[in-house]
Amino acid sequence: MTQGTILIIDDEAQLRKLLARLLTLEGYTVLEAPDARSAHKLLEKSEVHVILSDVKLPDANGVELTRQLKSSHPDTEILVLTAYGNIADGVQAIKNGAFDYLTKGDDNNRILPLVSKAMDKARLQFRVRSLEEKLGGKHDFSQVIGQSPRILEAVNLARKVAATDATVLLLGETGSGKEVFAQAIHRASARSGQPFVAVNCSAFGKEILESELFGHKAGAFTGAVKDKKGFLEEANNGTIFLDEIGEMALDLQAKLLRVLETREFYKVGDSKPLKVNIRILAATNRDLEKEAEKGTFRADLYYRLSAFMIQLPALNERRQDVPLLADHFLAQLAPKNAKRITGMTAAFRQALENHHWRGNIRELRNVIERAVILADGNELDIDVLPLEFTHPENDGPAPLSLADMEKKHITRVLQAVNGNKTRAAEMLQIGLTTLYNKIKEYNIR
Ligand SMILES: Nc1ncnc2c1ncn2[C@@H]1O[C@H](COP(=O)(O)OP(=O)(O)OP(=O)(O)O)[C@@H](O)[C@H]1O
Repeated sequence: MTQGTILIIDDEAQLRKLLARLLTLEGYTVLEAPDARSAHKLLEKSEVHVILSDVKLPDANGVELTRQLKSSHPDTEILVLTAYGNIADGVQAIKNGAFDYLTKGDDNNRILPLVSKAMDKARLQFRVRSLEEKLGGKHDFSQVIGQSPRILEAVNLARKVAATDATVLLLGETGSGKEVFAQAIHRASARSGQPFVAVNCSAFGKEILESELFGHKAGAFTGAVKDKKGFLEEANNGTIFLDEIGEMALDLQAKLLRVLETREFYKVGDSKPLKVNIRILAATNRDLEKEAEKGTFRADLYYRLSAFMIQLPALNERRQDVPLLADHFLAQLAPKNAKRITGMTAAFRQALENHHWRGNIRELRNVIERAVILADGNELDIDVLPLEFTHPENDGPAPLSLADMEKKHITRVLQAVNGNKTRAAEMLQIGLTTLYNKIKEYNIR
């Protein structure tokens, strides 16, 4: 295995060759360039860890070149070769970002350890970068599955606005991927290394939402024993995602408008305003424009939020993405549920394509997960689909009564979850009491 790649930039062929031979013997991969122009070309094509550059080049000054290269290739380390006795060049090169400098004519005892140190540092930097990209990749736009023109258009808009600090309002039905988009926008923005805080505005009562968002001072209300940071403060320097913003009470909307305008707010029970540096993303599945006309949502807040809107298509409007998404979820959920399932039958695919997806991608994901749990073989077939997916009217009279089918289905689900009734009720999307009643009614054991 190579010890890393080194690029030598020097117009003196003899010296270049000598250094190249020395470094090749040490196990490095060595590239050579006689001038800055050819060095740039090589850097476009290859990943270079360390550069050894002469100061006097035919088309550039190595000290100046260091500054340029460090800004275009921050992870690459540069060693500058100065003429004998010219310390000033070396010092300036370090100021410009060089790892160190060598004097032409230095012996191998100085060159090799220095190259090795620069190499260790550069390789570590390359490794950190690649891990960061892998981690970041979990959330960036590559995770937005879909090839339909409608979703590609939404991704395109989101990518463009991600680079700015603009407030974005994501519109779309429940389960259409608004949170997935919000995370992707954050990851693709300059704030990606900072917090992403998601708040579901419908999950809290009015007073609680206010103190969760803005935080409170100790003693602000009964039970407020200590000062508490709110979500806005937690998101400082990063992004806050306000999901289901249409559910927010009108007087809280007024306070939020102030945050949008000034990035300032008051903690509950505090008289000093707090300033934050945050980007605000919001989402709703309601028609806020209509609500603003009716007065159930503040018009001024709506205008602020709607400066940049992205409409996410419902799954029914992009049916061509159903097979892609189904394959994606199968690949993700089969290993998660310790199942070896390699595909789905044509009938299963057809049933997915014919279905009306009210719950959008979330519903599709749930259907695949349920199918994966119930499947016995290594292919998903229609017997593991919920009842509404099968069309008995097209296949002649159903062999079983509806009650028999229900009994059979509940029994199967209970088996699949080893009798865990809470989990079974979740999968069947019925209440626990209803499940107990049905177990009694059908005498399921
Ligand atoms: N384009 C996509 N590719 C892959 N998975 C997706 C995509 N969009 C959504 N999902 C998945 O679908 C589910 C629902 O997505 P998400 O929570 O983003 O929807 P939402 O619109 O925010 O829903 P709600 O309105 O209920 O908050 C999640 O499991 C998410 O990972």
